[in-house]
Amino acid sequence: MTQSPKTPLLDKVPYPADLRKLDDRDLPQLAREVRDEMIDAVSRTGGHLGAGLGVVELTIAIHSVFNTPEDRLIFDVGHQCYPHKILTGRRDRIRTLRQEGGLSGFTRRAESEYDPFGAAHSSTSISAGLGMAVASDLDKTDRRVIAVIGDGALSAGMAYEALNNAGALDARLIVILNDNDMSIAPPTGAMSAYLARLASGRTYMGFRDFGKKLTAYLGKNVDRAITRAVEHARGYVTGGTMFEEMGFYHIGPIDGHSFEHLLPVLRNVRDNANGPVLIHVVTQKGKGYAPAEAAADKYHGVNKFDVITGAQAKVKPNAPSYTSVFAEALVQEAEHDDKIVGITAAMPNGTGLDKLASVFPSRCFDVGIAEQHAVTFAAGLAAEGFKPFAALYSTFLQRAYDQVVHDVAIQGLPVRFPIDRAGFVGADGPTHAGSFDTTFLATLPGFVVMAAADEAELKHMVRTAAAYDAGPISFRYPRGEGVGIEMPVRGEILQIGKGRVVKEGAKVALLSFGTRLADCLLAAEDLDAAGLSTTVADARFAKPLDHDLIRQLARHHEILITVEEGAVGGFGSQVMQFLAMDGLLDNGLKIRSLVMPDIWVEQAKPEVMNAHAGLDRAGIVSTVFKALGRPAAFGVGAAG
Ligand SMILES: Cc1ncc(C[n+]2csc(CCOP(=O)(O)OP(=O)(O)O)c2C)c(N)n1
Ligand SMILES: CC(=O)[C@@H](O)[C@H](O)COP(=O)(O)O
Ligand SMILES: [Mg+2]
Repeated sequence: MTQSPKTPLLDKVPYPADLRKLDDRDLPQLAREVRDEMIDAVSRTGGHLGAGLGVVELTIAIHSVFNTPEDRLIFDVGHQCYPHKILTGRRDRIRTLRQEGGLSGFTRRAESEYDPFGAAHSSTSISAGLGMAVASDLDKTDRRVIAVIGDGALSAGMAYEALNNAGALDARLIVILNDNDMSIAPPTGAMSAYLARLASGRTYMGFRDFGKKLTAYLGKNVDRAITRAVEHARGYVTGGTMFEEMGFYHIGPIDGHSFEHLLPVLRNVRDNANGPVLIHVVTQKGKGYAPAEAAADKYHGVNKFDVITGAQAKVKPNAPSYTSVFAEALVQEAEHDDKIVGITAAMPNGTGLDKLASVFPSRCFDVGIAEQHAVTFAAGLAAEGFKPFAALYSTFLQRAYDQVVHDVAIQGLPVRFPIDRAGFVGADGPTHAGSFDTTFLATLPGFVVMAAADEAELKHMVRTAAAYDAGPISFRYPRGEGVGIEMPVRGEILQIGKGRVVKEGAKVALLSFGTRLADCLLAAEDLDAAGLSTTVADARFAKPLDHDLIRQLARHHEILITVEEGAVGGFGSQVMQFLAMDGLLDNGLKIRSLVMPDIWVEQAKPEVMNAHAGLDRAGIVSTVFKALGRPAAFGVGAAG
């Protein structure tokens, strides 16, 4: 499909209010057109495809039955929200998805009144929805709140905290479980097995007898106490579902692609539910697009692709990805040490631990979307003498911070934290940027905090972490490919707390933590050419800091600049604090700290994609000239 698809019906329904005027019999055609539009758009932008394809009918049915945006619709994770965006006044911008100034790839409050809650990290929808449902009750409105959560997202503890509270509050909350039996990878855990039994064991209710059953339960004139007693008794006889035991009325499973199932159920719930309801819909991830349906990952996340063949644009890497370097190095170390085990939270492919699992299946654990559990599970393994590598994306590690502090750091347990997607991540935007890990780890007593400057350094850090048993240790590395540096056969064990000088100079010192080292070396060329002899050093450690190296740089240079892909409070702050405490600021040393700009932590601002936003060659050079009070015009070719 080279030109935009023909969508005569979709053209007439830019907003849900228009959609609600359609006859039910028009909805299957609308679904076909929404699918075509989404496939065409994502083929041009890349992004998340499979999940959205699986909820086209569900999204249409919800907007058809409920009075959105007055009724609140929350999508969990939000990666499946493209049909929702197409149907809520954003179709004209859908081809700006995940680009600077364009639509977010997830739901976002700042973007639309139809996005009552921002997402991107999973398993938040029921909690947020419950908050809104209680608000609606307190405000005495008859507003409905619908939370759509996937089976993968239901593996996170936060979802149970919310279900537990919702059942107790007897809140008017509608949870729609979108069960496609997929996470990013096939789902793991007992919950997914349970859902599979529910989806297979309980035959799809014919909506007729279901309608009778539902009205009997939900009918306004029926005393809920009696009904609940009856239901409870039925539960003893036929075994209520887990959700019913938690106080929800559990409806389903129903076919999430059938308007004959969806519409009467949603209308009945809309008109009669006065307590928490969970509607279990069964869908297919990638539905309606053969290449996605056939793919193992159901085209969860795709590059730009050819609509006809489904072939994705090959992004030809110049160097191995950091993820693959980590994975291969970990397998190599695991071959030398059978105490090494790997743990992922539903991201086996994204973290590269699928490689460890293929070689050592009994030593690799996918715990589901459960980062908090992953960290404390690793702590338990470490307590018994194993060497757990809990591989988590920086942004998702945020969810497990108390487990890092309370279960790992305070106990000094030697858990290893490979932190992938550290720093800028590009199109996923601020919700996925690895901004804070250095800040929240380098403040912890006893933690060793490293950052790889390139892929060779990453290999050294895997070896170093494997050998380090004195306490917790982390090493961060970015999304994407390395710099193509020559690789050692095996990593070396680094001396803990020691950095390295990579280039000697005399006036300006650039102290890099992580992969900005390459840009520091390029900036040094420009600065040398401008007569500003520049030293470049790789800190390697944010904790423990290399005090000797910092003293040497502070005493023998006029300017010291720290550079990192992280937020304020990280490496640069650690260095500043040391300089101040050591009295090294007294001799007029000019200090600058280059960090990720706040844009990455303020969801309200348009997302700046794929930019290093001042942490590049040009940004470093201009920072030096500003510090010297020299106008940039004197700057040499500071092109990136
Ligand atoms: C806290 C957190 N951990 C991991 C992820 C990465 N992630 C995004 S979508 C996804 C799978 C979600 O599965 P499910 O909820 O079933 O949705 P589906 O893609 O099947 O529609 C994961 C693990 C995330 N967004 N948030
Ligand atoms: C929606 C979600 O959270 C994941 O799909 C994430 O977008 C994956 O990120 P990477 O593409 O960096 O693996
Ligand atoms: Mg799923």
